[in-house]
Amino acid sequence: MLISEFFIMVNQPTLLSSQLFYENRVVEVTLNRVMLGFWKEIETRRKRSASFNCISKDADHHFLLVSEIVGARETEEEDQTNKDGGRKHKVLLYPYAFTVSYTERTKHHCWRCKDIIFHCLDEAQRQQWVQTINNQLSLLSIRPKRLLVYINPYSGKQRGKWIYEQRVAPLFSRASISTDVIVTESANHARDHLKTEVDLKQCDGVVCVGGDGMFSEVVHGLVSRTQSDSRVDQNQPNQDLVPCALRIGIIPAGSTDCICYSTTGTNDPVTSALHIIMGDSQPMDVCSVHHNNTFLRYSVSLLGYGFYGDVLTDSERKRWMGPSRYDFSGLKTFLTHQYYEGTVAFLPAEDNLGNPRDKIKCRTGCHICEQGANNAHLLSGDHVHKMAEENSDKETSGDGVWRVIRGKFLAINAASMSCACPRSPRGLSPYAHLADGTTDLILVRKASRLDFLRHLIRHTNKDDQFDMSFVEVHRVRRFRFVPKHSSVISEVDLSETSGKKICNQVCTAHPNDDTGHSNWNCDGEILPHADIQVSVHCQLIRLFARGVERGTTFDTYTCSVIEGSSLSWQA
Ligand SMILES: CCCCCCCCCCCCC/C=C/[C@@H](O)[C@H](COP(=O)(O)O)NC(C)=O
Ligand SMILES: Nc1ncnc2c1ncn2[C@@H]1O[C@H](COP(=O)(O)OP(=O)(O)O)[C@@H](O)[C@H]1O
Ligand SMILES: [Ca+2]
Repeated sequence: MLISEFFIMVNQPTLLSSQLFYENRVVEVTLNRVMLGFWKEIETRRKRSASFNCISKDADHHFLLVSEIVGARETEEEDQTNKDGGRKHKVLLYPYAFTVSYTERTKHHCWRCKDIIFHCLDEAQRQQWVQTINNQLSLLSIRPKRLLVYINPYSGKQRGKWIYEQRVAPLFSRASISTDVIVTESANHARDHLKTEVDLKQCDGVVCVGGDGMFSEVVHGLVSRTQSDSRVDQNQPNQDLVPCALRIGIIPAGSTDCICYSTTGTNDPVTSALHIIMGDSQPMDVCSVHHNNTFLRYSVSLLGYGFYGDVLTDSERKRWMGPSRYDFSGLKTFLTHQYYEGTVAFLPAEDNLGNPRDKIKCRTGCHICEQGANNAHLLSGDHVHKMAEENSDKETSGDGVWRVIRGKFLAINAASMSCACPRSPRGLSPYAHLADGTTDLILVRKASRLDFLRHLIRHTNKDDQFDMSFVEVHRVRRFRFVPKHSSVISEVDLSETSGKKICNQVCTAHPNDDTGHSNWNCDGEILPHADIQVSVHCQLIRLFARGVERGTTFDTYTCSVIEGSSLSWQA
């Protein structure tokens, strides 16, 4: 935080100010629109270590940002007991306690909910404090008040229900969030419920408790519902889709939890719950996958043919093994060492969106994602049409030149985000972006087992998995794959159709010839077709997350600024 921002913060008009008892001393506590702060020790002067992480470490002044407060509540009698004789005396003078819960950043992007207890002189003062703090929180319009929660009881190690009830629900209740909880009874229960039954106006967000498959169900439900409510046809591969109004929260309880890990930096249920409570918002790209102009599925993380498709196909038969099914099937697939022949055609992304090896990581407030949203706006149907009308003699389509690559591949992966997860902390494409409107297309050509093993191991350490002669990677907006013996891309036709250039692949089908095909792993679901067309839809959905924050915590850079200054708080 800049010192000027700190000045603005402390100079806000005061909403409430009292002398309250806190730990071993009486302090002046003040609330304004942006912070709850106290310093000016009235009685004891005792240096203490850091109390809250978003607060100065100096005993004289502490503050909590209102935006990081979870809620305030009156505290029960038993919470006030303490063994410190001197303190007990003070507690008797200030017997009415209330607790303010707030978020604290700990290691490795994990957040925790911490409590701070103040004591008041009388009941009226306590009620006034609790109400004023909670009223301020209710004015934060980005925070959800009503959530629809879907729990997959069979995700991961089958602990979704326990995780939600024990670790998440108590936090939602502290934040005065009301919930409608549905424990799913079968696959696609959540998807179909969202698609047809729910009154979306009755909630401020949807939460899924489970793995990437469960998140994918919620995405399908929400995106399809939004398109059908707006009469948009999902079967058109080049159709601009309507963004979803509701944000989605993920409470990780699955096997891979790649989407949660890549959007928060960790797979911790409490951290996710706190991001939901704070009302964070992280836009995300969604790929639509089509086969012969028929909509198949959406994908937000990995579309993998060859290695990852085969791992998934094999692991589905071993669901009983839980998350370790992926290790078992991974080893088996690696030993099989199958390669697949086919043709990939892709539309490269614009140069201003960087490239998959530029070492620019997608972090909170990412500029590449911002640029991606600008580009997407310029390329959107409406805008292109308007430009076409205004400049009918100029190049108006955003479509560039398609590239075509034929070959034998061990794997073809499209990573729309880094796909970082506990198994691969940097991810399949460490510099891919969450919301730039592109996907990183990774082509792993036929290579020796040893080379492929070296490539795979690099997903788990710091080495560059793309720095190998048989691997190439491209940042793309759209792509198509056609397996050999099924159909061939015989022509890339860049003709103008309704004001927009499209890539029209002319294919010749070879029916009933399935030999030598893998399956696509589409965010953990097996796709029935090998020949697919993929388009990235920039920022189609939003998550209750803020992306991975940069290394340092708020604490380390605020405290030094505040401690080194001689600021006083204008009450
Ligand atoms: C020999 C060493 C090999 C190590 C390779 C490690 C690479 C791990 C990269 C994992 C990439 C994850 C991308 C996310 C995929 C999920 O959508 C999907 C489904 O996850 P879910 O079961 O729903 O949690 N999981 C998998 C493994 O396909
Ligand atoms: N009640 C249920 N019974 C069986 N399958 C379900 C249920 N609810 C959701 N599913 C399906 O379970 C699959 C795996 O869920 P997911 O939450 O991703 O767990 P995991 O990470 O362990 O794979 C998803 O495809 C989802 O559609
Ligand atoms: Ca992306």
